Amino acid sequence: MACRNPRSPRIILPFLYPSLFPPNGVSRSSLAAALCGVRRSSTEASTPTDSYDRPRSRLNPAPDDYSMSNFADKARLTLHAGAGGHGCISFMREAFMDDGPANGGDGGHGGNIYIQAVHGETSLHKLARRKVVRAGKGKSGMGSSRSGQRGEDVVIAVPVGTVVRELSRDDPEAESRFLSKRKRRVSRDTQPVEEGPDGEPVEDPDRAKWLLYPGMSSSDMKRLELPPLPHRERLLHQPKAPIHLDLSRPTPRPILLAVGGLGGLGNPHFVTKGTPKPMFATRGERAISMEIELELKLLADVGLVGLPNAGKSTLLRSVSNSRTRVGDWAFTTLQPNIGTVVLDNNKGRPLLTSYRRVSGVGVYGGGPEDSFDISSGSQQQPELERRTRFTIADIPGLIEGAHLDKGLGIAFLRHVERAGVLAFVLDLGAGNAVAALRALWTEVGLYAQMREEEERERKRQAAIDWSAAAGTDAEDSTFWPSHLAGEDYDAPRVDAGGLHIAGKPWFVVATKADLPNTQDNFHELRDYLAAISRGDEKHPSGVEGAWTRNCAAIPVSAINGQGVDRVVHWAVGLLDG
Ligand SMILES: Nc1nc2c(ncn2[C@@H]2O[C@H](COP(=O)(O)OP(=O)(O)OP(=O)(O)O)[C@@H](O)[C@H]2O)c(=O)[nH]1
Ligand SMILES: [Mg+2]
Repeated sequence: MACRNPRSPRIILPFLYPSLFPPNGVSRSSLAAALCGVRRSSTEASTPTDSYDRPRSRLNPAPDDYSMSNFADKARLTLHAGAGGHGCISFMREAFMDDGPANGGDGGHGGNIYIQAVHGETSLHKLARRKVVRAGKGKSGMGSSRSGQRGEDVVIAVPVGTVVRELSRDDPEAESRFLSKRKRRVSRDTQPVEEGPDGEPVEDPDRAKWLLYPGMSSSDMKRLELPPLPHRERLLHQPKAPIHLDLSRPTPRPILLAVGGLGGLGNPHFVTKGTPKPMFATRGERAISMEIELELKLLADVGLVGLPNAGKSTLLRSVSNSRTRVGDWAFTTLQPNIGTVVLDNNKGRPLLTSYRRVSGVGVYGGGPEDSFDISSGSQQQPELERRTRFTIADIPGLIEGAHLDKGLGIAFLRHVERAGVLAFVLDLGAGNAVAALRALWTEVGLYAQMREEEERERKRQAAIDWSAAAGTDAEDSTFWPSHLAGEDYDAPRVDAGGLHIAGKPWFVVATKADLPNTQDNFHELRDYLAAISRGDEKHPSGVEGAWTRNCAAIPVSAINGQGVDRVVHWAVGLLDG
């Protein structure tokens, strides 16, 4: 179709190729010249500069020189495990044998849904878009004793650091098990009730689980005496509700979330002396559906916290190979970034020697934590492990009132919540640094209290035992290794009053120290921190018992890469404890 608006290509092109359309009145005829200019300028010796006439470099990049990826740290998923296939009602038919024995195959089992935390996944955006995850249904059994195919399992791959919470669950089989148990109990105690209050016959919950031969007349169907349903255990135990997992380490094996339904039994299973030709088989089990919430809390050793435009991303660039976006305006960073500081690339002398404490056995053994002591011949857990790198998380800036959802709010603090050390980045050229530090700690303290409040509520909800009423008592509550059970591993201590964050070691990076007249600001900040360490001043969050052992301020000029080595040394010192 012809283009209706002949001008449209001129409107669209600048968005696609901005470099071909220099701003303000550059004519088309000068396009070739502009192109040549672009090419020439790349070879010219003059270095580009920013609006302050500072040369562009890796630490002072143009705002469009960054890597941007899709990112989501929350996702809600509806999971449907696979239903089991039905058993088959079939009889052998051969030449000279028109009425052979039963030979219906069993239905295939439904597929299970698993979750696995893997390295390489960094975001939940794909799952957030997917919304529904379905495992394969089991195929029904067929004649000639052919069983139905098993439904396909699904493994949901999530980044390490994901917390999984179950919001709701629908388990039709558990419900009907509960109903038939109650019916049996009632009919044992009293006369069986054949009719309901409105005269309708009471539906036997077990009856619905049978599949009858379609060629039977309705009167035969009514008269048919069905045997008791065979008791069958699911192949895997369905984890007890509500599921709460903290996948803060890679899981070598997928973890079961929803188990698929059992396949139905074919009619040969019901052959007895009295019923040599059973005209019935069992249906496949209906599958579990559940709604889960995934929340990604990035795992980093050090978390950067600062006001917008303080220089956090420039600092991250200066100490790591990160290509996070830098720009001279607030909220340049809109999503968390992780940078890795390499201390030892095993190519020479390490930047510094550091050891990290190893906290016991690897998740399933075989992890880097495990070692074998040759001298003694026994397996031992080493106390310390050589640290060759550590990670730093850069999050969007916080502003005063962030807890009231001002700016980008405080939700991004969840990505530094688990960091071992917090680094507060303060811009020495942007007003009183002590006031900025107090404002930041206030927001962090409020966030910590909010999280603890949430946790208290979650614990209260979890204490209500819905499963007893639903008859799921057979389900296994000790399904996961204890470290994966979210309550024990991740959750802040509910009575801590903000201490789960304020109790972390922290220090201040006083950046933009290259700007003129920043010394006084820095000295005031240093004196304030010294007073906190001495105990003359309270911790800026106001939390009792917060970490105040050795509060330091390190002056740096991240844009020039000056003083950043001290930041690395100090951070490692705090990480080593
Ligand atoms: N003079 C000077 N400028 C710096 C320094 N560090 C960063 N800047 C500049 O400060 C501005 C903001 O830097 P960013 O690193 O984007 O700041 P940010 O804290 O990540 O900002 P948000 O992502 O918006 O929160 C940029 O123009 C940087 O070039 C420094 O040490 N000295
Ligand atoms: Mg930034």
